[in-house]
Parts: sequence; structure tokens; C-alpha cells
Amino acid sequence: MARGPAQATDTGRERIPRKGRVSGVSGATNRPESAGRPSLTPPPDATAPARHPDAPAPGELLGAHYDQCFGCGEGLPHGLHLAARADEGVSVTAEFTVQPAHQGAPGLAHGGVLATALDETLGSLNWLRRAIAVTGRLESDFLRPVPVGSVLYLSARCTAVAGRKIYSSAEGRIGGPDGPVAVRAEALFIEVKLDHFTQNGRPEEIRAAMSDPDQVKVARAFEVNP
Ligand SMILES: CCCCCCCC/C=C\CCCCCCCC(=O)SCCNC(=O)CCNC(=O)[C@H](O)C(C)(C)COP(=O)(O)OP(=O)(O)OC[C@H]1O[C@@H](n2cnc3c(N)ncnc32)[C@H](O)[C@@H]1OP(=O)(O)O
Repeated sequence: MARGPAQATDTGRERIPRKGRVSGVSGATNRPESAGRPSLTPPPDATAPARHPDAPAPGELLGAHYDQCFGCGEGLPHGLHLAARADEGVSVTAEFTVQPAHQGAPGLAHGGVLATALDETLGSLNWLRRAIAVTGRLESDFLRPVPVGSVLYLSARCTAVAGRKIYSSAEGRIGGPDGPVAVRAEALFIEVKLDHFTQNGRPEEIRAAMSDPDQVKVARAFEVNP
């Protein structure tokens, strides 16, 4: 894989050498396209991801992790309403129909919305491992424009785990599950405890979530991760 001047630090995040920066151009660097890659490559001691014994069988729907989630929640009219299905191993599929509310240019999906669809699909993989994790890094490629009304056929798989770091990749095809790839992403998710949400989320939503028995059930299922 081509590597630019970015160097991996001992934390896995890359540092751009001073001499690599473009001076005199406001906000610009000559950061190469490959700059993000080092932290998305599993370290040598990474292991293969393992499915939780209670993970849904291949073909089963995973269900939303939170009713108000923009990606998977059913409670938001303009959300993506992504419904991920377990696949073999630690992998999932999902479909997303691009709505007029998701436009960037006339008649085309907004790139940020497509990145969200990839992020959500990747995030749902963690349910198969019963790990609570948040996106640390998401690198997306947009290969084809995605028209409003199209169905994006998404698939994602977890590739490796190293401590709290979870490596995964996803792609979205249009025109059918075997159609051309329109978007793809590689991601690094970081495992967190439930208190990541309870300590950082706005209190009114946290209170509402904690008094919703269905939500508490989801949170408990994560907590009994062996
Ligand atoms: C009953 C009530 C409760 C309800 C709960 C319901 C259940 C919910 C269940 C499931 C929810 C899932 C939701 C999914 C939604 C879709 C996915 C999203 O959009 S998530 C949102 C966007 N992401 C963030 O908001 C993260 C913001 N960032 C952070 O909070 C921190 O930076 C965090 C937690 C990611 C890491 O912080 P640190 O202090 O814990 O850990 P450090 O030491 O910094 O990192 C650990 C390792 O990861 C690497 N790392 C971290 N961030 C990195 C990055 N950006 N790039 C490269 N490496 C990174 C570090 O270099 C370190 O590596 P080395 O262990 O030293 O090898």
C-alpha cells in the first residue's frame, strides 16, 4: 500500500511532519490521500473478530439500538431507517432507500448522508460481538453518484480486533445487491462502556432512555458481554 509522509505514532494516530505542510495557503496541507491509512490497518497482534453466542442468526434483523438514532431509529421521520441483518461471521447487510430529504445536489444523495449510512451499518456489526463501540475514524470513498429513490445495498464486515480497537469495512451498491459499488468505507471503532453515553449525553434524553424498558433491555444485553 502506498504510504505518504504521514507517520504512525505509537497511539496509532498519524502525525503530519512539519515539512509536509503547505505554508502560505490558509487551512491547507499537502496531506496525501493515504494519510489516514495507518490507523485503519490492524496491528500485528490483532485477532479475528468472534461472534457472540447469542448473536442473531444469519438473515435475522438486528433491530435498532435506539429509537431516536438518525441511522436506525424508527422514531425519526427523516432518519435513514436502516434495518441491518446479520450475515455469516461478523458481517451484516442493510438497505437504505434515498429519500428527497437526503439530497445534496438536485436529485442526488448528500455525501454526508451516505457516510452516515456506512457508519450506521458498520456500527451495527458491534451488536454481533455484543460490544458497545463508537466510531473513532471513518474513511469514505464516493465512487458513483447515488440518485434519490435508489436503494443502497450495504454490506459490512468486521475484519480484526485489537484491545478496544475494532477494524471494519463496508460498501454500498446501487441497482441491486450485485450492482456497482457506489460508496465504500473503512473504519476504526473504539469500544466504550455504557457510561460513555450516560455521562456525555444530554440529561433529558438519557433520562428518557433509562425509563424506557426496551432501551434498558438493549443496554443490559451489552453489559452482559462475557
Ligand atoms: C440506558 C441508557 C444508555 C443507552 C445506551 C444505548 C446503547 C447504545 C449502544 C450502541 C450505540 C452505538 C452508537 C453507534 C452510532 C453509529 C456510530 C457513531 O456514529 S458513534 C458517534 C461518533 N463517534 C463519537 O462520538 C466518538 C467520539 N470520541 C470519543 O468519545 C473518544 O475519542 C473515544 C471514546 C473514541 C476514544 O477515547 P478514549 O479516551 O476512550 O480512548 P483513547 O485512548 O483516545 O483511544 C483508544 C485507542 O483508540 C485509538 N484511537 C481513538 N480514536 C482514534 C482515531 N480517531 N483514529 C485513530 N485511532 C484512534 C487510540 O490511539 C487508542 O489506541 P491505542 O490503544 O493506544 O493503541
